[in-house]
Amino acid sequence: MATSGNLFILSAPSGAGKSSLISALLKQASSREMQVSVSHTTRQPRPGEVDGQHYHFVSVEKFKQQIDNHDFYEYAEVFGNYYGTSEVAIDNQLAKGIDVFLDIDWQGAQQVRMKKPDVTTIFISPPSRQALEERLRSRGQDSEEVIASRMAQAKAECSHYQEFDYIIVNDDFEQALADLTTIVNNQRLKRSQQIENHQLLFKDLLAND
Ligand SMILES: Nc1nc2c(ncn2[C@@H]2O[C@H](COP(=O)(O)OP(=O)(O)O)[C@@H](O)[C@H]2O)c(=O)[nH]1
Ligand SMILES: Nc1ncnc2c1ncn2[C@@H]1O[C@H](COP(=O)(O)OP(=O)(O)O)[C@@H](O)[C@H]1O
Repeated sequence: MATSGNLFILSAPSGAGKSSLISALLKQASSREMQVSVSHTTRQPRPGEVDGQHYHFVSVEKFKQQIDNHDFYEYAEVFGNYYGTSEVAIDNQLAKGIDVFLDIDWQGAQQVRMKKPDVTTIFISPPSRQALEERLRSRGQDSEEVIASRMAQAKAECSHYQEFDYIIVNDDFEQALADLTTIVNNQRLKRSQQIENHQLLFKDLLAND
């Protein structure tokens, strides 16, 4: 059996640059190596968002049915909408040896840690409050009222930073991407992840003369 893929969680206050970092990371690799998990959500799609690609957009009724069916690895309410990660989808990807990235909030991260203690968790931080606010504004996606509520929510998300294995401060984007790549490579180089790959090598090295 192939070595199972690694599971990574990236959490951050909205606007810190989590989606940009994951998408840049995935661009460097093939989908046989890394994939981002597509969550289910009850929020409305934004212009340009594609069902099944950015999210699986479902009704509240359907989401509640999925909770009852135990379909979710984790789920949480964020900004008044439900978000959840499909258990079957994740397990299938990991079983194929694919590294899977979950872009989820701190509540989801807590639930996954309980189920899968070997998950690698990464907190993406903005370089300052002011930078975060500017990024939210520059994205041109939210009204001033929504930005104010996201800033309040950001404080709640940031208050959990100590629960994460790694912290990346996304100031210079290329540096943050390099840091993320280092964490992913570090995980892949662990002995437990390499046993299958190097069986023959160590058989050879340990052979009797
Ligand atoms: N717990 C949990 N959180 C999720 C999931 N999918 C997305 N989120 C989080 O929900 C929050 C809102 O996401 P979104 O509606 O895409 O808005 P964004 O803040 O602009 O990225 C972000 O903090 C995401 O990390 C999920 O499946 N589970
Ligand atoms: N290091 C950075 N410096 C400046 N702007 C950035 C940086 N990283 C991301 N951004 C910009 O900040 C905005 C929010 O990024 P996004 O990836 O959508 O955040 P999130 O997924 O965390 O909500 C986007 O307009 C993005 O281009």
